[in-house]
Amino acid sequence: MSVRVSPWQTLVCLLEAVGKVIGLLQPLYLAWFVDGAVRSNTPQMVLAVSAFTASIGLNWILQMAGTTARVNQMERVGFAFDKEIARITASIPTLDHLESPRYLDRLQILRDQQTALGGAFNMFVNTFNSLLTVAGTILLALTADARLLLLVLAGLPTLVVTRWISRWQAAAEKSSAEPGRLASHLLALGTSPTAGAELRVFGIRRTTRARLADAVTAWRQPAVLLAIRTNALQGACATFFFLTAAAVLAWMVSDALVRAVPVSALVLAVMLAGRLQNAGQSVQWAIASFTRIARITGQFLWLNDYDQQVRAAGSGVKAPPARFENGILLEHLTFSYPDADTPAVRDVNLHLPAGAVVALVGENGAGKTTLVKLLTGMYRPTSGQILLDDTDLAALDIDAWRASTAGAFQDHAKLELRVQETVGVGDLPRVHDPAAVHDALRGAASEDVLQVLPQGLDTQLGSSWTGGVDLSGGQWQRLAIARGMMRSQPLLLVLDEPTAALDAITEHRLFER
Ligand SMILES: Nc1ncnc2c1ncn2[C@@H]1O[C@H](COP(=O)(O)OP(=O)(O)OP(=O)(O)O)[C@@H](O)[C@H]1O
Repeated sequence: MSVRVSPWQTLVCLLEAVGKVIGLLQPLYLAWFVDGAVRSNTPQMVLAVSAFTASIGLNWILQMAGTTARVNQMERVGFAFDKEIARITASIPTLDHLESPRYLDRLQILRDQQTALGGAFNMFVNTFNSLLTVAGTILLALTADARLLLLVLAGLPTLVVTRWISRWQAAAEKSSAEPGRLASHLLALGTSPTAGAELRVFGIRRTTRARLADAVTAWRQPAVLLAIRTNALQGACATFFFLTAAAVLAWMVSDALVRAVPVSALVLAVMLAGRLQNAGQSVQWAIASFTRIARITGQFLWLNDYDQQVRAAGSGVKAPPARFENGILLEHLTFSYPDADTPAVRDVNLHLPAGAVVALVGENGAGKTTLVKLLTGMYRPTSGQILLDDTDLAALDIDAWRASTAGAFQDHAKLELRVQETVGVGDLPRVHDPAAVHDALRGAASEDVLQVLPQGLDTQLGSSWTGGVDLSGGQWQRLAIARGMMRSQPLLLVLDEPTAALDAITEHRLFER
């Protein structure tokens, strides 16, 4: 993704690694300097100081260029991933995934970690730099004094615990997902004016607040516990390393006192001991980063795969008929919601004749809305089929089929736009055509809604916007019905409880039309 976003910037990021390699040699220059001082070799001292100073300068320039490019790249890559996730989530052609807790939990994890995807390239460059530094430091240490190998070994427990920490991290992300969603839901509930009335009338504000607090605690607690356990373990590893380093250096100092080890080697060893500790932390950090990147990238790829699977499952390419000859036939149609024990629609056989108006009557929960969603391709049948004339709905290009349908839905959207657009989006090519919107309002027996709107079709809807007005539940529903009337000749027009919020006179007028 980084290369796709900006190949040049990606290349500049790698300059930092070159700077790291140059910086690696600094302890060596210092040891040369000390060696020159001990042997009163002025040219060697001057050369060592010059090399040291040049390496600091070069290292600084390369690191500055690399870091600046990396920070820019992090934002751009993060933004590219955000866009991609939004595109995939919004373009999955069916709706059933939005009702599956498993899907929603995974999406929550992805959202919680979304910024890390942008940082993935940053982590990758850091990891590369760290590993380079570690390899160089170990090489230098081994050539300086074999006893420094003990310090390398003392860093190994740090690597072992990193695997445990990564496993705990994955578990923490998983257990935070559902409480995280609950916290978002309760927060939205507590801050929406619609729910606000009920919270106040029923006196459940305090209870809701307490539940929100509980949900936030359950959401954040795994991360806090993880931080405590991680810090404790890392602290223990750092202490072990420190004690080993102290013992090795004491051993070398005692050798230096009897001149068994040159002072320059001791200086080099002291510097490398510090660097080895950083190296241990860097490797730990690199492993943790890689595991995290792999986990988050796995979630992203899962979302991508999910989208592909849904598309492949209903990847019909046929165009819908220009007009129906026979109509729509439901054959042994059964549908179960994700994770539901019993089907919402079971073995339905029904003929909807071409040109007919069919009213479906049934008690609450009978499956009417589910049937509407199946007919518009929002869900795919669990078994059975929907035949449009003789063509299975699954074989049709779903977008083309939806473009041939129209409807007003029971849970209609309150689109807070200008009235022209709120209704006009029912037929996108004519969204800015006032005559088409007036026709649709007439078809829905809803022209009189305009009379209460100060700027007619130009009125902004939604009281939370400057100059916006709010509507009654019935008025919102009438605009939703008008939206459903925008397409002049749909193959299928579904009206799901279109008059639920309408007064008796308006309901009568609508059915008359
Ligand atoms: N998202 C969902 N997840 C699981 N079950 C659902 C979901 N939506 C509806 N159901 C169940 O499916 C069944 C049919 O619901 P549906 O909304 O289709 O009924 P309906 O006939 O439209 O009811 P109503 O007249 O009350 O609007 C009900 O038992 C309901 O509990």
